[in-house]
Amino acid sequence: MENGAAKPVIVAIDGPSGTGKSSTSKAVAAQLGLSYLDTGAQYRAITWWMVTNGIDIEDPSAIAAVAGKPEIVSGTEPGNPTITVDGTDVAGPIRTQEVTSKVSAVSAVPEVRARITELQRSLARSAEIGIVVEGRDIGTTVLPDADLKIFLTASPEARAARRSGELKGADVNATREALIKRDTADSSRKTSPLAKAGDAVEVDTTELTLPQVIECVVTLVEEKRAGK
Ligand SMILES: Nc1ncnc2c1ncn2[C@@H]1O[C@H](COP(=O)(O)OP(=O)(O)O)[C@@H](O)[C@H]1O
Ligand SMILES: Nc1ccn([C@@H]2O[C@H](COP(=O)(O)OP(=O)(O)O)[C@@H](O)[C@H]2O)c(=O)n1
Repeated sequence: MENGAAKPVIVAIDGPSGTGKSSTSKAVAAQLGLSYLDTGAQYRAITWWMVTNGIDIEDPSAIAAVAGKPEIVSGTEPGNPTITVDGTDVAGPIRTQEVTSKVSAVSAVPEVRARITELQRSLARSAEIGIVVEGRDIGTTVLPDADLKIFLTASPEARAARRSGELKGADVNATREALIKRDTADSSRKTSPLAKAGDAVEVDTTELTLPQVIECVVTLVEEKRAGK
């Protein structure tokens, strides 16, 4: 880099649902002045568009045929991450039970992944100071040259308890089953499954508080930046 400007730092955070990826990534990015990208929100947004437009979710070729149609735009400010589809704010609608139950099928379609991966790489390239990108395949496929890769894990019980707490009184057992079903689908798909990159640092968050996880990741990023 010219004029002594630091090279942008790219951080990839992957892991199953409820391990703390979004909360940790947002806080780390805010603390270090980096951009933030929630790639799950992008897959949810394209799923919302498919559902809204009556595309048969059971038919991968129908999904593939229209994968290039919706224009998905992500705002990467950690204090205010936004997501629009064809100019419509979909931050609320992408979190419904219907979208959550269909997103794994849509995101398994290679044409969908190719489209969204391209968007993700372009956003990462344009981050001036750096970016924290969270998802399932960031360290393995989207940004294999990331400066730091973290893989968050937690027991299914801890993850279900966290998620059902968010869903205001949702049954913990039903939430646990739904999480396991989605993780199994995400881990077993052919194209770019949920997986830990060989060079990722694994952090088990089961017994850690959120501030402890944030501190751990901030320290790892700072060590990387210091060239340790
Ligand atoms: N270490 C932790 N301990 C307790 N609760 C946590 C922890 N990490 C995250 N949470 C809570 O669990 C829920 C899911 O976290 P989130 O960051 O959305 O996970 P993910 O993005 O991996 O699905 C949120 O309500 C969050 O506040
Ligand atoms: N990089 C990514 C991120 C999400 N996804 C898909 O998008 C879904 C929703 O991701 P999310 O991060 O919003 O899920 P939560 O764990 O926050 O519920 C996942 O279950 C995957 O099917 C993916 O395939 N690849």
